[in-house]
Amino acid sequence: MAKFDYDIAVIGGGSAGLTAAFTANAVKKNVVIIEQDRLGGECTWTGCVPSKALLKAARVAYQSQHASKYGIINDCNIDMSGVMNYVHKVQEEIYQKEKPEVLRADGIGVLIGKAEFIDSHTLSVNQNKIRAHKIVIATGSSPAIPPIEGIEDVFYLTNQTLFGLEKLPASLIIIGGGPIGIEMAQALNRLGVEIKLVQRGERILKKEEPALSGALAEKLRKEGVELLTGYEAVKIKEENQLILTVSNRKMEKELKAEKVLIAAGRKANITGFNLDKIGLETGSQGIITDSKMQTNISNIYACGDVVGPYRFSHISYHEGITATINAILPYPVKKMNYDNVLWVTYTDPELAHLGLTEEQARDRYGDSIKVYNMDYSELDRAMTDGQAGQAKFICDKRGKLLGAHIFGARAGEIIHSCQIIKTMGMPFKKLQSVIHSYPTYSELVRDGAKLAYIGDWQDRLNLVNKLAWWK
Ligand SMILES: Cc1cc2nc3c(=O)[nH]c(=O)nc-3n(C[C@H](O)[C@H](O)[C@H](O)COP(=O)(O)OP(=O)(O)OC[C@H]3O[C@@H](n4cnc5c(N)ncnc54)[C@H](O)[C@@H]3O)c2cc1C
Ligand SMILES: NC(=O)c1ccc[n+]([C@@H]2O[C@H](COP(=O)([O-])OP(=O)(O)OC[C@H]3O[C@@H](n4cnc5c(N)ncnc54)[C@H](O)[C@@H]3O)[C@@H](O)[C@H]2O)c1
Repeated sequence: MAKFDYDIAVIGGGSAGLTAAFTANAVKKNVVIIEQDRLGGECTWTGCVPSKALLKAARVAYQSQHASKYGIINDCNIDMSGVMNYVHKVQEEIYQKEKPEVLRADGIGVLIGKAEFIDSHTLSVNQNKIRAHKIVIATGSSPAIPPIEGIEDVFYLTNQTLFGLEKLPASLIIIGGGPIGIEMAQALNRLGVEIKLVQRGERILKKEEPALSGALAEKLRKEGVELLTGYEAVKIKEENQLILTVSNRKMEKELKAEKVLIAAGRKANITGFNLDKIGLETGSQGIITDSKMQTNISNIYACGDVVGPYRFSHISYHEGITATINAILPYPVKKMNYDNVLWVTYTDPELAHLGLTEEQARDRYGDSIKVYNMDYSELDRAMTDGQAGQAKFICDKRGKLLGAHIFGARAGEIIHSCQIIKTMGMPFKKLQSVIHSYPTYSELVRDGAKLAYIGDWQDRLNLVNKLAWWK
């Protein structure tokens, strides 16, 4: 009998686990993926996919309601069950590519059941023991529930229950001004729900450039979202409707709504499957790994939300590849590099974030950094479409991009030319010589690069002038 049933066992069938299983299978390893619920994980069922589909429906409603700006007159009626049908149809379409039958046909073993460690090579699944040479943990994260007095006694929504609603409430309080809270505030408000959003910090989306998250806050307020920044949710009770007490330390307020959505951060899924029994190290973010995604137990790797701190599907994907390649090699060598992490908040318009903010860049590099600001009003395409927006590009003293931040139409797409130039380590100004089609939003990045190019020439001329004076 072979010593192991599988070369690799992957625990968790979300973005990270699926990538790990596909990667191992592509290099002909005998791999099994174990999922306690449905393959696809959070992204397909309770995260990216339903939230983006809901945002799309909300955008159609908003454009329809504001079509008179373009001379189009119509009646806009929102059929909420139709909207939810659309969301669920998209989820099913995406699931077609990740169903157990599809993976099995490809040669990947699939077990539906909860995996628990017996020892560092052995798992129990549905009372059966399976042994694997290497194990990749990709068990994801769950919504963190803040310590709000009375929260155990009321029904509240999280991302795990929101997309299962057939009917939307008339009013909703959202706790948390991070990406989940903000995306859902805009989507649901546009679909007719009265939204109050409570954010503990002084501003929403606290990781973003303040001017850009400020512009998004202004847009949301204009659309009718009530944003209460600087307030913490502290107490909740139910009296026909939900009554939430929020406090800014000086005063308290009561907010009332039909439902409450908690979007107050995440906690890694590290309990209930015997990590402590095998001595696997965990910390406040989740499972502790080195840069090769290897844990303190050498045959066990981890990836995705269970590791943190960047909890995104695209990061799960790259970590999943890194963990699996290292698990396959005799010695792990491939490192995960977080220098070029980027993300997009998919509001309308989008807010895209790459690398350092101006404040972070100044803290790290002092006043040698160069900052180039652009406005969508300089783009003919933004004019034809009636779109506003702004961008900031931050370079080091040699002209290499340290950060790019764009708030405006298609920001999530056009940020990728910044990402390519940054990842390739090329000076930002190089982009100004790349031919861009007219009229496109991408011209914004080219024109930002032109500012860097001109700035560079000015520096050289200043130097020449200085030298000439000295002579
Ligand atoms: C509302 C929302 C919107 C989001 N939007 C975006 C977005 O637009 N873009 C983006 O990049 N990211 C987005 N994210 C984040 C993204 O969804 C996650 O980063 C990503 O899904 C994490 O993938 P994962 O594989 O690590 O974990 P998960 O997808 O959570 O997968 C873990 C899987 O492991 C299973 N599991 C857990 N324990 C066990 C066990 N013991 N045995 C067997 N199975 C187990 C779970 O059932 C689950 O299916 C969003 C998140 C939310 C909540
Ligand atoms: N577009 C995207 O890529 C996207 C979209 C949604 C989610 N995500 C991922 O999911 C993760 C989780 O998102 P999130 O929005 O839940 O978390 P988050 O941690 O980014 O934001 C939660 C916010 O809630 C606030 N908060 C916590 N307790 C509070 C209280 N009692 N009262 C008031 N405010 C309180 C926190 O200060 C914080 O700003 C994100 O970090 C991201 O990785 C990504």
